[in-house]
Amino acid sequence: MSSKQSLFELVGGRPTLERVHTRFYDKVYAHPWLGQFFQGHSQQAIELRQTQFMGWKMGGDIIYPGMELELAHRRMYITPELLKLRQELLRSALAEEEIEPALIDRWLKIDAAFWRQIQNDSLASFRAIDLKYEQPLVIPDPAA
Ligand code: HEM
Repeated sequence: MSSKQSLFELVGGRPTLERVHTRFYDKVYAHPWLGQFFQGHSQQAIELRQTQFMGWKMGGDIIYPGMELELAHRRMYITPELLKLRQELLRSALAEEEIEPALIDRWLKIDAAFWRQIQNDSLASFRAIDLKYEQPLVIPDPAA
């Protein structure tokens, strides 16, 4: 019996996700604004979590043992502008790894489905979140 291939299989499975995420986080960590959010966090650990998370969401037989996205990001002030910037870095990493354009669109669509769990619409609403003992992280655009 044949079944429809998952996006995970279509892009080439775990080795492809690992290559894409290494390239993607190389760009993120080197970025003057986005990179500041990741200071003090192991790049290798984040790449692994992103591969597990996206592998699972793309239909792969993969376990994601990380935190819920809302909880993992709630102390960071993440605006739509930052999410779009991050998406552009992801799009170029996918293109450089020669993923087919139609599959790039599917990959980015899955990624964008999680934005609403992470995004803050205003500094006032972000400041109203009860972070208990966590320190809020608000990083202005250094180019602004
Ligand atoms: C501009 C937007 C974003 C920024 C600045 C950002 C930043 C970060 C940082 C700093 C961490 C490490 C948190 C920690 O270890 O305490 C993290 C973890 C993570 N992020 Fe993001 N993120 C963004 C968007 C996204 C999106 C859109 C997704 C998924 C589609 C995502 C998936 C994850 C995952 C899976 C983890 C690992 C959580 C864990 O270790 O349990 N992030 N992110």
